[in-house]
Amino acid sequence: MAVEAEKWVHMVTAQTPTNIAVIKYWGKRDETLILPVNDSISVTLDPDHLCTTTTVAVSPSFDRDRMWLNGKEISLSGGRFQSCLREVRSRASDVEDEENGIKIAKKDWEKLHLHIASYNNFPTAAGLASSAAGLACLVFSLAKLMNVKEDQSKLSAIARQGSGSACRSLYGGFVKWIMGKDEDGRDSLAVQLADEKHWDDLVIIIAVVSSRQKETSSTSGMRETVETSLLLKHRAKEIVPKRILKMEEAIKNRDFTSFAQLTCADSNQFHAVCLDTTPPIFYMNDTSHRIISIVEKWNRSEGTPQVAYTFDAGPNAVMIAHDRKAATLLLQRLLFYFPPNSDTDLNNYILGDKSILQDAGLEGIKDVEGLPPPPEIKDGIPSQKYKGDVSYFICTRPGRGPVVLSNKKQALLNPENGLPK
Ligand SMILES: Nc1ncnc2c1ncn2[C@@H]1O[C@H](COP(=O)(O)OP(=O)(O)OP(=O)(O)O)[C@@H](O)[C@H]1O
Ligand SMILES: C[C@@](O)(CCOP(=O)(O)OP(=O)(O)O)CC(=O)O
Repeated sequence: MAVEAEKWVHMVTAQTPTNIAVIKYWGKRDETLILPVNDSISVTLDPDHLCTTTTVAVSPSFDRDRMWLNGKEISLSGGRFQSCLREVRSRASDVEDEENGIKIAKKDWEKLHLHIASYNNFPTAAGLASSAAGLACLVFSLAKLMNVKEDQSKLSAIARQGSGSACRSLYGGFVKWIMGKDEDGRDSLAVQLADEKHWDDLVIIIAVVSSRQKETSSTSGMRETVETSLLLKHRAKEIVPKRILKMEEAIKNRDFTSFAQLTCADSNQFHAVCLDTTPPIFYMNDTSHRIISIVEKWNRSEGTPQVAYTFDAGPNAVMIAHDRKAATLLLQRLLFYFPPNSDTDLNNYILGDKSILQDAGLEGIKDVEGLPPPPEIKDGIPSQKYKGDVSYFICTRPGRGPVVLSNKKQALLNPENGLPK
């Protein structure tokens, strides 16, 4: 079929989750291929609450590759986008859409141009792993559009070239990014350790401390760490390999005590490595430090950890609670210390799975104002509150991997002309 003569638009829409590392990736041994200095492990977050949706379209009427992110056209000329497009294109197969009478031969993919529209349902570039969900969704949706036959792990090695942490968003549940040994990076890919149903008691609460764009991107921050930190060398060689084994065991056995200890220790070491960089990098702020103290104090008073915390390259706290009961008690504590501004509706302050509010007996601001101080606060020490220091909370859980959205209404591009709706 002479595709040039036709005016059809063929498209695929997919949805991909973000992930939060519990053993962190920080540092590359190869900047272009994005090969890390250590393995990492993450939990995939429920896409119902945090996800990227991407529509990719192909048509003989498109004269160049174009992309729109959150409604604004962005350039696709960057090396990372180009690597992902090139790698997926080189694996394309014949496509036949019988319903619409469209046939695309393998060789046609080199000449055909693409339109891509993507939307994140959470803040972009604010330390909530938008690049992870975004690049994973780009690779996954393109692979579906181009009928790429390779498995999810091979796709993860392509997504890795878009952003390292993106390779872990190709799977749901608990995921390991194996650093690999090969110089060409073919063995640096993600594997699923367990799916999201394996440990479905876990509840995740994210405190969005600031949704402003951060000062030091992960990419440049980790480059500076690799160049200047001796602590990173020790971490990558001596600490992480042992922690990875222990974390795999903790996940396999649903051993929350071990999971929480490893998660908190690894987050703290990642931020220590940032401090060990010249000049030092500060991603956490006073609110982040306060959240760590609140969780540490509560965990200590209970004797066993109830909640794990972890922070990426920004001040937002990701807290993983043992179960719903622990999540309810955590939310009560968080709202006691960080109540919303008086004019904020509680419904806009707690996003995602709001049912935890009911469990915590919190229907409105009045209930928040009436929360008693947590019992672990020592008598006689007045407890300070930090109204307005948290922008909002997101309640979520471990979630599934990427999916194709077959409902055409969810497409972000117009099926007639391939332009954003
Ligand atoms: N949906 C998307 N599709 C394609 N690219 C995206 C998408 N969302 C974000 N990106 C890319 O990722 C960049 C933001 O990445 P950055 O690492 O700065 O922030 P982040 O991923 O939100 O935070 P972090 O990785 O530190 O958790 C954007 O500027 C854009 O290039
Ligand atoms: C702190 C982290 O979130 C770092 C993520 O770094 P990126 O994957 O955003 O960096 P690039 O590979 O340069 O795109 C830890 C983690 O997700 O493992």
